[in-house]
Amino acid sequence: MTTEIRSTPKPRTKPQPRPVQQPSPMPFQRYQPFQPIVLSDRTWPAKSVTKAPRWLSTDLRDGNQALIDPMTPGRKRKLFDLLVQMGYKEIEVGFPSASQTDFDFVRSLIESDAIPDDVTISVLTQARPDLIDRTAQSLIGAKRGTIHLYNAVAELFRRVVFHMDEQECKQLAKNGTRWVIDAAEKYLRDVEFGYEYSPEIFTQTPTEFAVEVCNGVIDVWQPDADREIILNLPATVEMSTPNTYADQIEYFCRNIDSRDSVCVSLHTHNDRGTAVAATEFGLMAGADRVEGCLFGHGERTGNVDLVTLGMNLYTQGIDPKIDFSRLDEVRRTVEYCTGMPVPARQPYSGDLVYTAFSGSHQDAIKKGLEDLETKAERERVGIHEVAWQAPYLPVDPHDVGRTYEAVIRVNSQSGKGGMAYLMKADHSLVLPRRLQMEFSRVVQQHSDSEGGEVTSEQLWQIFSDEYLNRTEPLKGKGFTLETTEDGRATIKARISSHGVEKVITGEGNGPVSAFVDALGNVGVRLRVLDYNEHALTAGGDATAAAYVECEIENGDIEVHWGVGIDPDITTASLKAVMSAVNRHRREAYAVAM
Ligand SMILES: CC(=O)SCCNC(=O)CCNC(=O)[C@H](O)C(C)(C)COP(=O)(O)OP(=O)(O)OC[C@H]1O[C@@H](n2cnc3c(N)ncnc32)[C@H](O)[C@@H]1OP(=O)(O)O
Ligand SMILES: CC(C)C(=O)C(=O)O
Repeated sequence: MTTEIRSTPKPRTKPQPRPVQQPSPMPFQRYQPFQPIVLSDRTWPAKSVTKAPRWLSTDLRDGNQALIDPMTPGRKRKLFDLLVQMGYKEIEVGFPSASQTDFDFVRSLIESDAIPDDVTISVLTQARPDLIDRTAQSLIGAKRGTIHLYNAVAELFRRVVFHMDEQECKQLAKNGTRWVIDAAEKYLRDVEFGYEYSPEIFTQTPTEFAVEVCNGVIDVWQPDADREIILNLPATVEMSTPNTYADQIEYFCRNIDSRDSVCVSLHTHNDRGTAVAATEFGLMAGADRVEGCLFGHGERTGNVDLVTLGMNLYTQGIDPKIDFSRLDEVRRTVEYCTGMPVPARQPYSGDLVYTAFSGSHQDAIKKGLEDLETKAERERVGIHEVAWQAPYLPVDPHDVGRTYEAVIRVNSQSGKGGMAYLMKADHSLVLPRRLQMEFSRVVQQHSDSEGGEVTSEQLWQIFSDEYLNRTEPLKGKGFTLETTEDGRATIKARISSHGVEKVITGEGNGPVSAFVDALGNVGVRLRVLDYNEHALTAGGDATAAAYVECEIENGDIEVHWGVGIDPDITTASLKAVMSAVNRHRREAYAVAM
């Protein structure tokens, strides 16, 4: 129970001035703030995402074009198969007009029947007739295929890269669309054909103009209920806070023609580190589809991470429609294919994201897992079937194919909870609370002096050295026990005390108290304060663990825990008593010889 502290007089401590940050030496004045779009009647902030969007993986295109070593055809194929297995139904497989290798890869997918009937592949091209022609040829024979055309519409790009005014730029988008239709009619009459257009650098373009260009493209493509157009709105370079992107998307959705035949698609990059937030806000603002890469591969800081987005839905109880249940396997495949490691703190998939080192986190996680166990028992279901709620763990590691092994790891920041968790999970020892506190100090001393992590094996070694392996000054050599009907026990034990063998005898109301009495024969005076025992393994040959907390008297009184492990529970408890005595400073008591 917490005692209520009544209001106290103002503390008489010395006031602390508020810290003042000093100007940085960097030339920040060279940069201009982004201009937010004016949309005062925005509705997206009050919305939430309630279902999975359509997903497109661009791992094999945007992801691949940003790799130090672009993937070999073999690696691309491995990644393609993985994406299919995970459930992606739209996969951008390359830029076939870029190189023979890219072209051949698309051909190989089609010719080897690698594309399931419900999967649409798409290919990217610039708005140039020769490139579009080649791109269309790459799709011949596919069941379903999409050509994705882009041109930059932002002022900076028009001025610096293309030397075009707004109308020329819009005309290029319309012409490009026409060239795509012509090429598709020429080569792809048997293909269930789709079209995607991206006004590149959408986020740096006045949104009204982006809408105007896209409406021009719509005029050419003439979408209807059976012939949608995908309008993909790239944050090619992320330049603003995510709410601005959402405003742009809401404005676009409200003002684009033929909205019912338009699939509004998001394509975010992570330059400011907020691609996930921007995408989620964009979905709230009305978008239908998301493009990204597994683990956020892609140009510069990467495309939005499809794993994070999908798992963010999952942890809200929404089916992402993608299978993340073997996330480590997915990660290994992607690492192999891209040659790039996934960082240890990558959301949901990094090595350390389900691991707590710090004491208070470990304590809460341990209690949370115990609470889930209790809930599961009460509901008579498995622990992985109960509604998930655990402190510090937004998702059950088991659901993404992890075990609880790595959930708690011990170092100098850890407390008793974490170490008790490992002792139970890995070594089946359920340490009583005060023993946890005592052992935690022992572990702390070790990690303070050695530094670094204490692995589960090291933890066991420290525990064994401290509690189980001490044979000085006392070592048991066997005992006989007689008990009467009323529970009185008489013990005759052979022990080695300071290397000298002795037979000691004692009586008590149980084996432990009889043994404690017998230890008086060699001058050890102790009182048992607490006793716990449990089986370590199930079945007839079960091994038992016993824990005793002893008050040991030798001038001063000291309290020590002792632990004994033995197939026989009585032997385990006597070993536990000797463990406590042996842990007591051996010179601290006189041993009667
Ligand atoms: C944001 C993105 O991720 S877009 C995708 C980017 N991906 C890639 O570029 C990978 C594949 N690309 C390539 O291999 C090459 O760029 C190719 C083969 C497509 C074209 O190569 P090249 O013909 O040598 O042209 P290069 O790449 O240097 O292109 C620049 C030219 O294309 C023009 N261009 C660039 N983008 C587009 C576009 N979307 N539509 C039309 N023209 C374009 C430029 O204005 C420039 O024209 P200029 O030579 O008259 O100044
Ligand atoms: C081609 C487009 C969609 C692109 O990759 C980007 O703008 O980032």
